[in-house]
Amino acid sequence: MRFSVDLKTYAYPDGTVALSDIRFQVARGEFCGILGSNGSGKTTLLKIMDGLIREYDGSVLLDGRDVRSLQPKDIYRTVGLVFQNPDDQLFAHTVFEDVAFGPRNMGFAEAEVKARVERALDAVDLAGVAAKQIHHLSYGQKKRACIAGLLAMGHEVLLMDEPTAGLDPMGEYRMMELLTRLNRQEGVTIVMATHSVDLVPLFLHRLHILSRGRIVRGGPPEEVFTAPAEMESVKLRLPHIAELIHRLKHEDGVPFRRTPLTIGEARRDIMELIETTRS
Ligand SMILES: Nc1ncnc2c1ncn2[C@@H]1O[C@H](COP(=O)(O)OP(=O)(O)OP(=O)(O)O)[C@@H](O)[C@H]1O
Repeated sequence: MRFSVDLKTYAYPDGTVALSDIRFQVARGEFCGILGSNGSGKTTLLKIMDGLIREYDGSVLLDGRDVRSLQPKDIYRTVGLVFQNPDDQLFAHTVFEDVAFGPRNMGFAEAEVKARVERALDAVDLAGVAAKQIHHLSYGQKKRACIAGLLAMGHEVLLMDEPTAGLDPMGEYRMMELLTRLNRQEGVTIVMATHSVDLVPLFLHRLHILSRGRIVRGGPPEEVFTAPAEMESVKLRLPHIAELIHRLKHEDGVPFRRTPLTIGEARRDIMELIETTRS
């Protein structure tokens, strides 16, 4: 599976130009992020990649085939979009029924449906709540139930719209760990829209920064997170720990060799500096 996005422009029917000059690729097995502030175009881009929006200038290829030439059912066998708000996605009475909907629709026998639902609920740590009513789930559980619904269909690619939005700090971390597990162990390719600058350097291989509908930078986190002023110009910021080290380096003259992006990296660099000062 490979996505090649080469989008010249997309405007909503009311004339709002949401995206322009977007070019990037997603290879099989990647876990990449579309990082952008509110209104930068993340949701629109994911909807285009999922074939929900089709009237644009340019092309989005899935394994070399234009997604607009594919039947929705062919796209949805490979690619699943997880909406930002789980209430836009979940619709059945119980968790089991909701997760079973996709595989049933794909024509699997009931025993296979049951096995798929159990595997998917297990993968998202919801095995104990299969019989529960959807509206009794917590927000975080609803988000995981949405992912289970797509896993049960066997998607190779998950497009995730703000998967950590609305979760508490531990919930955010657990969600990122879940996605990392799906990516590493199940081989699911993940494209995630987010503005969680503190989380992404810990988990993502590659980022594309989206600003006012354009991709302005792309690459591994250490290349994409640049100086604070550049991040502010795209209405984002450096991770807090990077901001601290950047200020110590540039405003207080502490000789850090680089700007670490995570607490683990910062800790190593601080210890290295202490050792150098001692010797
Ligand atoms: N149905 C619509 N009709 C007209 N304009 C729209 C529509 N949906 C989104 N837009 C506009 O398109 C632009 C991009 O919106 P989009 O929802 O893709 O951004 P986003 O990065 O996902 O934002 P957020 O982080 O707030 O969810 C915004 O200017 C928005 O107002």
